Amino acid sequence: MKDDTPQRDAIIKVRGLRNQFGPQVVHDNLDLNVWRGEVLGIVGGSGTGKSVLLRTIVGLNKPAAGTIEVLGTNVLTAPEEERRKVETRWGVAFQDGALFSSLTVLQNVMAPMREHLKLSTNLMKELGALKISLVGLPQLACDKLPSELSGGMRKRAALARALALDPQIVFLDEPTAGLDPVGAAAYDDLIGELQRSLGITVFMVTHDLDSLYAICDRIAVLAEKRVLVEGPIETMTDVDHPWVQEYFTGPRARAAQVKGIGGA
Ligand SMILES: Nc1ncnc2c1ncn2[C@@H]1O[C@H](COP(=O)(O)OP(=O)(O)OP(=O)(O)O)[C@@H](O)[C@H]1O
Repeated sequence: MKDDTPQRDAIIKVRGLRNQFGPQVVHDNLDLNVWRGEVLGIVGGSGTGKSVLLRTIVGLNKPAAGTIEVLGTNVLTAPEEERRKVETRWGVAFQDGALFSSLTVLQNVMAPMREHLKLSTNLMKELGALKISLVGLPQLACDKLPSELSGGMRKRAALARALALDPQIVFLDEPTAGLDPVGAAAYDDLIGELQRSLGITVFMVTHDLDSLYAICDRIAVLAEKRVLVEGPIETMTDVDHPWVQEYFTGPRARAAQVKGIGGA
């Protein structure tokens, strides 16, 4: 892929990525740029490898080929210490929250701090409580176990944990899946607000057209084992590809567009 906007700072650069599980090739020669400070929405049909892409960038899946640079570090070849350092500069919130079930919300948020920072427990508690209020959870949520929270609260708790180390990049896998429309819109507002106030870059896998219209600066479409196209959402209707056409010009897209314009 040609970088047609070289003046922008790519906080994540993926080149020639190949992911394969046995005979199944999921990604082949996939390229992607994520610009610093943007909210990038990753979309594509079911099974096109959106989650695998996220998992590969954060090191949970080892690709068959390719390079991945995050904040200037080649995360696939960097020495352990350098890799760990760059890992502290991103946070991940998985679809189901993936919180430690036997730890309270506050303990969950403190877990990355315990692993990477040398701070007193009291300070970590204070910082943890701050992150918990930052994502709009009440302080009484601090002492609850994940099983004692609603689905929407669990997603916010997972986001608080993702923000634990003041990351520059947040990866979100299907953040609004399973939320009712009001909860999903509130979550979108929160992400937009955090992105604006903290200047973080957001890499978001989603099926949620409302989220795409409400908060994404750009969209990357996965199809045919690669990033078929990337660009602002308004440009998607011009893409001559059956899935992209159906997705971005269907009735749900039209409804989401109207809402997005109304909410902007
Ligand atoms: N660890 C694994 N072992 C084998 N196959 C895998 C593994 N992880 C993912 N796959 C396969 O890779 C393909 C892409 O999976 P992925 O979860 O990334 O899709 P997706 O685009 O996120 O789909 P959806 O929108 O349905 O969540 C699927 O066919 C899946 O079965």
